[in-house]
Amino acid sequence: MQQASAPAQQDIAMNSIHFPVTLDAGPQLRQLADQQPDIRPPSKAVLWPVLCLSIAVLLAGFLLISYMQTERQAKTDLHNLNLTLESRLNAGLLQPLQMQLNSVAQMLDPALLDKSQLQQEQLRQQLQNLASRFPELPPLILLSKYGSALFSTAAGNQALYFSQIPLQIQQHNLPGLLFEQTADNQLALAVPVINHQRELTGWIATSVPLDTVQQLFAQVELGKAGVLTLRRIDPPTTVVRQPQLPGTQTPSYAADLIDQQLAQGHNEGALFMQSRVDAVKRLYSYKRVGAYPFILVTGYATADYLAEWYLSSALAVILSLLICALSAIFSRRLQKTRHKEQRSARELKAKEEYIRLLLHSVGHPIFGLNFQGVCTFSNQSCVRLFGYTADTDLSSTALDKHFVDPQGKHTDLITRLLNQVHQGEEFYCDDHRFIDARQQQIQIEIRAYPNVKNQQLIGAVVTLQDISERKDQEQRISYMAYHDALTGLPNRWFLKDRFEQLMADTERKNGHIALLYLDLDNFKNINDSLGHYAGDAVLHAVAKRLLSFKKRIDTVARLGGDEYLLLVPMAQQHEQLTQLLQDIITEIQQPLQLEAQQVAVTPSIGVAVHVLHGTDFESLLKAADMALYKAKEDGRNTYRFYHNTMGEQGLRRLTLQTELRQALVKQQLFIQYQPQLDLRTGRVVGAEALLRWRHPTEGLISPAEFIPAAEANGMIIPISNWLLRTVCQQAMAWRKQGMAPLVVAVNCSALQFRQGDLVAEVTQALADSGLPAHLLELELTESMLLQDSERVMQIISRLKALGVKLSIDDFGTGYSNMAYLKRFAVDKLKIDQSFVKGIARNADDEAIVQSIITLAHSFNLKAIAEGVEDYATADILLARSCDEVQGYCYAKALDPDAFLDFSLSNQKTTSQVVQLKSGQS
Ligand SMILES: Nc1nc2c(ncn2[C@@H]2O[C@H](COP(=O)(O)O[C@H]3[C@@H](O)[C@H](n4cnc5c(=O)[nH]c(N)nc54)O[C@@H]3COP(=O)(O)O)[C@@H](O)[C@H]2O)c(=O)[nH]1
Repeated sequence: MQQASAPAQQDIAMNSIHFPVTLDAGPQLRQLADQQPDIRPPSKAVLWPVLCLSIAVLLAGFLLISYMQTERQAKTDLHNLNLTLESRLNAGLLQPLQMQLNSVAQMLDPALLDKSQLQQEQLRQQLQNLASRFPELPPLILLSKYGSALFSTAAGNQALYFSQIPLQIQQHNLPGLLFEQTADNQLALAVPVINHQRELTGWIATSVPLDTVQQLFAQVELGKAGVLTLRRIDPPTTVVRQPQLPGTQTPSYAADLIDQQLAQGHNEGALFMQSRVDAVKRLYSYKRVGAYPFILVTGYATADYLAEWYLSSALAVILSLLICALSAIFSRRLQKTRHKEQRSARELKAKEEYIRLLLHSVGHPIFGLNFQGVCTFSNQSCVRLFGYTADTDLSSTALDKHFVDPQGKHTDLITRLLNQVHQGEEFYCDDHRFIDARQQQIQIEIRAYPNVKNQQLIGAVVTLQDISERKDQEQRISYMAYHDALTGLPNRWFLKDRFEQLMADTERKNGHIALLYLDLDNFKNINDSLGHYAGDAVLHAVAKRLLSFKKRIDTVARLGGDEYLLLVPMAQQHEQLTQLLQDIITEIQQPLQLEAQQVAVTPSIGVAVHVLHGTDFESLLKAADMALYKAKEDGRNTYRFYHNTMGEQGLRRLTLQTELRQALVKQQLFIQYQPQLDLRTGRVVGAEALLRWRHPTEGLISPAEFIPAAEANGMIIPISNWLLRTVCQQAMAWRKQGMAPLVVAVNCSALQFRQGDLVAEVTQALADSGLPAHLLELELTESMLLQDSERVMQIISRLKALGVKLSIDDFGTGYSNMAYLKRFAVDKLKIDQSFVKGIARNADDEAIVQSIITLAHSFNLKAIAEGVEDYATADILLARSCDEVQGYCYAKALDPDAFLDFSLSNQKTTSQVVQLKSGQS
């Protein structure tokens, strides 16, 4: 595997989040954060207003400049127009006229105009001649010195009046050119005729129509509201105006700004003014026409010459606004995008930080690999697991050396892992060991996932988990699942597996397998009397003894409690198997030394043989169980082979258990009462309640048969509770029917002590019936008192506190531990009928009965003998000071009514006997 030099940084994609991480991811993350879109200061946000302001300033500047240009252009245009028009009027009209008139005046003989010698015909002739020499000239008019018309070259005499002539005559200077505007819209000119003595002798005049000027002006384009005026300076009058004013008058007016300028010697110029004629605001340009008393005034209405400027300005403003709006939108979008980018950057940073934290806070070691097998990143747990210092760079470490197989051999695990991930598959392995840098070995689980970045497989993300503890646990669990915790022997499931293995084998060899079901006889008594610790020691010892047969037994298993299963392959003969069974019994029944105590246990064994008694494990086990039952039935400490009839017995037990559930509901259970009598008086002092089951098809079933079944399926608890309540109510009913108070005894089941709430049930039954507590007696067995002494002690104390009586049933059959007689303060010992029955014939039984009576009396208890079947026995018991008796000799168990009759008649008889006895005495 190639070991590359440490990559500065590699990308890792985890759950589609890509980020660069190395051994110490911090610097890379910081670097990454720096590479993120810069988060600009808020000044960027005002970019567009600045832009807009700039546009506004530029626009204003542009508009101002273009305004000034427009204005300048207008002025220039007006000025040029003035120049052109002035040239046309001056050089084109007035100057030629003046010159030609002057020529005529000079050529005219002034002597002819001398008044004294006025020679009219000659003058006319001369004037005609002169006029013909100047054909361009309009008709000429010769005026006298004082302005009166003398001759005209036009047809008919024409009169022209020059208002200034009188003024000229008064002046001593030689007069000059005169102008007069005529009523028929003519401009008349007059030049003086001077004689040789430099005296004024007359005037040569002509006139030109002003319409020509008007037409000239009309050709000039000055916009909608432009104006063109030819004005006379002195007096200030309008000569020609384009457009023409309504009417024909040529208004004279007071000097305006232009006249003021002229007065100041400015013969041309431009200025803004509001027209006094039409109130339009215009840019006016004026120019004096040569040296003549005329000025040309041209005016552009500002609205006209600025129209284009207005339009372009409006367009420019609209354009600017558009640009501003667009830039605002653009800027807003830009800002939004920037915000988004900033938020994304922040989120990215947060995610990276989160992932970094996650990566490092994950308990499991995680690292990345590229396809060269080089570690691209790792978390702190990983570095710790490898046993390196926190700053170790795993990218330069050969990882393969850390992985070995269960045998300690180095493997190509990393290569296999990468190959699988390269296929896009996940990799899993939990059978490898991991060796850290300190050579410590642990069992690991390794998982690898494809690391995808930008839809490209770039390597693997690998997780490691220390599973040493889990594997140990699994082994422990597996061991526990197949072994018995107490003895360490295989359990039922182990045995089953083993049986199936053996079965295949023996079938091939045409052999058999025997399944031995072993149960210790009366083991419960050991547990109850000596305690669980002793019970466990016995179970251990039995296991050990069974294992001593391991050469002859394939497997010894413990099923639970005091039950063992043994598998015996039967290549051997039947005799050998029976010998083995006998040997096991002999071995087990050897006395066991438990600390200071010696105990003896005996086994009962049921045997079933494959395939004779079952083809599979379960059916074989069932058969062995039935055989065991039979061995128990046949007196214990023996073995029995399964027989077909056993199946029927087992089935009956099962049927009983099932039907018992319905028996209580269907009222098939009932109670009989057996009288208990005071032996000395013969008086009925009590009754033992005995349960009966009238089966719908089978008739009466003995409690000796169904009570164990009821205990086996737990039905004994509801049945006992029902019985307790019924008995209490019955006792009260009897009292109402005239029966003297007596004690009713009820048998208690061990299960009531263990699982039920006996005290509560008794309390309730007494409360419901009203029976005084001292008239109820609970019959307990020795084994009950030996169970869990603390708990039993509590129950007994609470029962005693209620006031109920307690007796110990079947006394003498158990361990007859005298300590509990003292501890539990019972009231009565009930001598087991097995001793009572033999009392007349068997000295041992008589001795036992006597000891029990003596024991009872020494503890201040009463003794009652049960199973008294004849008077001889009763006599012996009386002689032995037994207090009470119960048995067929007096009465069997009776129905409630029969018991009432028996009791009432007994009351009567005994009271007579008492009376008799008292009479005798
Ligand atoms: N937990 C409970 N156990 C109960 C209850 N009812 C009965 N039992 C137990 O069932 C066993 C069999 O009882 P049963 O068939 O009723 O036999 C009792 C008597 O009928 C019988 N007895 C009485 N006198 C004589 C006699 O002179 N000879 C003779 N052969 N038998 C006689 O003895 C049984 C009473 O035994 P004990 O309880 O030990 O006093 C039996 O173990 C019952 O205890 C129940 O409600 N709950």
